[in-house]
Amino acid sequence: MTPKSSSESTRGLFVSVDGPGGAGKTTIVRHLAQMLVAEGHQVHVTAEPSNSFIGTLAVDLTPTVTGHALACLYAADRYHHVETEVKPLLRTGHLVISDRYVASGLVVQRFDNVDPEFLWQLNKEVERPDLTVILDADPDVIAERLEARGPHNRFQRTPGSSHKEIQFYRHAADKLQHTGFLVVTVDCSSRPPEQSAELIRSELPDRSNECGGNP
Ligand SMILES: Nc1ncnc2c1ncn2[C@@H]1O[C@H](COP(=O)(O)OP(=O)(O)O)[C@@H](O)[C@H]1O
Ligand SMILES: Cc1cn([C@H]2C[C@H](O)[C@@H](COP(=O)(O)OP(=O)(O)O)O2)c(=O)[nH]c1=O
Repeated sequence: MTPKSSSESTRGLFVSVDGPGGAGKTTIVRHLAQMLVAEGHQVHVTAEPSNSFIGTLAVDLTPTVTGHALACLYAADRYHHVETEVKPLLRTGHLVISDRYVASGLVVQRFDNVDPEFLWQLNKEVERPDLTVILDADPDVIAERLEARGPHNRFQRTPGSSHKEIQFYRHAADKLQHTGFLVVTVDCSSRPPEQSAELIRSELPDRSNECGGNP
């Protein structure tokens, strides 16, 4: 596929990576971005919660606010993140990779017993990524990794959280797939992070060749 000239209208590519705490999202996103930059693509790595005022507020309130209120806050951050950061970069032809996105919104607040259907209704209008990556793994492997790295939030301190979280992500992956998202599940129990990144690279829609690349 030939790259578009800069005068043509461009629309980049949006990839999200979600999965249980300690699965390797941040590590794999870093490898994926390095690989794509080396190929000559214009890559922008972002994350949720975003570093906007809403994202910072969500993080600050996570220890003390629960349930529906927190779900709304994370969803508000998501819609704002898309409008102010993701979409403008897609319009300039970037390949945008988000470390956590809608699947996290369908999963994490379930630890506060929020109904999955409520979470879906809250999140269903968000921009659909061109590829939604869900990291999956053996729960015991993830629990060990999480313990070695240390929990990042109160949800990860719940006993058996990795086992529950993996089930919630599998459910979220099915929901997203059934509603038309392009979902790829990557088992990262024994695969090194570089190989997980290569696998994701191989699943990117062909349009990735247009993100400033030199194929
Ligand atoms: N196969 C693997 N894939 C991804 N990360 C791994 C793997 N094996 C060990 N790790 C380690 O697991 C830890 C958690 O990774 P991190 O990227 O912080 O996870 P997350 O962002 O999903 O919470 C890191 O120390 C990382 O080096
Ligand atoms: C995107 C999102 C994040 N969160 C929370 C989970 C974490 O506390 C935090 C993200 O922290 P982060 O440091 O990314 O966790 P990890 O490295 O384990 O992936 O935001 C939600 O509760 N709901 C959401 O929708």
